[in-house]
Amino acid sequence: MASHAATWRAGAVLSSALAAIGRKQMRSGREGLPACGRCSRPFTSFSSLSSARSQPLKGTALQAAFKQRKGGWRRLSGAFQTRASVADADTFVEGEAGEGFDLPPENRIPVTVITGYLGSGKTTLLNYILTADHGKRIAVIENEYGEIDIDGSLVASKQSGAEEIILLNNGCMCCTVRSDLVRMITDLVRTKKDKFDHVIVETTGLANPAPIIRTFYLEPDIADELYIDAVVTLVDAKHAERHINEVKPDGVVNEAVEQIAYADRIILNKIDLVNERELSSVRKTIERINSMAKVQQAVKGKVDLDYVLGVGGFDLERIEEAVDPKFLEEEPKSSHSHDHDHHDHDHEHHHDHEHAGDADDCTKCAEEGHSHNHGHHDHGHSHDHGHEHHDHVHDVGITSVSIVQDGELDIELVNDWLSDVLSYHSDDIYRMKGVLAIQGSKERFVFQGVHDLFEGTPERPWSKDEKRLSKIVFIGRELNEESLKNGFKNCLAEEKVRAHDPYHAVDARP
Ligand SMILES: Nc1nc2c(ncn2[C@@H]2O[C@H](COP(=O)(O)OP(=O)(O)OP(=O)(O)O)[C@@H](O)[C@H]2O)c(=O)[nH]1
Repeated sequence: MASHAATWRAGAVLSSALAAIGRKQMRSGREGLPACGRCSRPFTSFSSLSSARSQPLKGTALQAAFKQRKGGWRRLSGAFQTRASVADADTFVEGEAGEGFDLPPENRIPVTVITGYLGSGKTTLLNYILTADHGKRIAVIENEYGEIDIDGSLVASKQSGAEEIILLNNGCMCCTVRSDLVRMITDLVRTKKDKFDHVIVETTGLANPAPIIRTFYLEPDIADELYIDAVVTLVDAKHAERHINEVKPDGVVNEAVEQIAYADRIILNKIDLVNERELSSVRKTIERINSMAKVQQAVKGKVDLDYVLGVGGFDLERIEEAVDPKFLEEEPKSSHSHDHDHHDHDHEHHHDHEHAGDADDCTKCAEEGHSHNHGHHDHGHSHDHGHEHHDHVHDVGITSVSIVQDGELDIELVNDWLSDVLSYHSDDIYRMKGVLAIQGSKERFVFQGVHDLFEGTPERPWSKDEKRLSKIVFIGRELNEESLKNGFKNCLAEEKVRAHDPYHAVDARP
């Protein structure tokens, strides 16, 4: 058995993949990119990818490899059987087909990203974690959006002995202060790495987690030192549906939906404020958006610490559950639109501390003279909302598609297919996770993707009596379930005769 980890080094292959993305970007301009709910600026741009071209790009390694159609297959074979990572030379150490590898030990520090809509209970959870008995030395990065005072819970966290608390309070982490985030994390690691063994990042309630997640994958200095252990999303059982159902202008993201879509773990919080019917409704809404994430109900964020710390990034168990055929039968996981019953309801919204939200906090918006109210609420007040009973069809947009495929897959066909899907639709595919049965491989291959970032590794050998099933889940915007299912099915090894041109056969869009 080979003991080395394969290292695939970025060269022409990577450049060509990036060039392809660049062409696509030039075609589409900046339209269609997720944008800040406040200043409407796209979060991601091709320049951020292309500027990383010469840098180690962990996530895009496999995607780039997918693009290497000529002679790339052998490399891919290696990549599929080894941990794929990219460095900055032009060599590839190929794995031996069908053999397992000792993966290098994970020396990086795990990061938990806590996200959730305004007031959903993020700080409450953070405080709960910091005061709990977990034996971890935690550094906290707290993004208070332009607030002068810090949550009372942070005072508690200081008392609890959080190793380091870094505040980013001059803008939103997902847009205006992302460079600050990078700098602060880099400094933290450089100066105090031996003082903590876990990092928790708390985002603002209006943060889109995507750019924050990308930061951990794309910034070489960070990706070498830290990895995302889990994205934990707090959902306010009482108010979440209202935010989720909010119709946004074109090109403006619905943060409440995005936060759920990116979650590995969801805490359905404040269940003390809802009845059974409301609880069941919000659970269904969550599952429609993200069928992969585990959901645990809570009051004041109190969940098992194992549920939020030490998750390990991949959550295979949940993938398996999410794509369980029986589970699939219960409820369609992909619907482009669905009916909501809105009922009369009044609610009270109480918070016990004050925030001084201000439109000027969004530096870019302020710079450009926008005047708007971006939803920062005054805590300490209560207000009632009355909603008339009405039915409407509302397109949540972000849904999940889960596919189970019996039989073994041909790696080349999978490569071609995923390459196409990601090349053309990575903006719309927020999350992708899967377990694949590859023909000729003794091991299950597991992977996950975040837009165009892709990571994969062999996991464990298939046991003798285990059925060779492949499972894949996509979460994204306007996914074409039928097309994805057909595309995946066409990757079966038995599909030896390609009755179509695989490069153009799959369209993930309607
Ligand atoms: N009733 C009830 N209140 C809760 C629960 N969890 C948190 N709260 C309260 O909800 C309010 C908001 O909680 P925070 O933890 O500040 O929420 P946050 O997500 O950090 O809020 P932002 O600062 O707006 O982003 C506080 O008053 C909490 O005490 C819960 O499970 N039930």
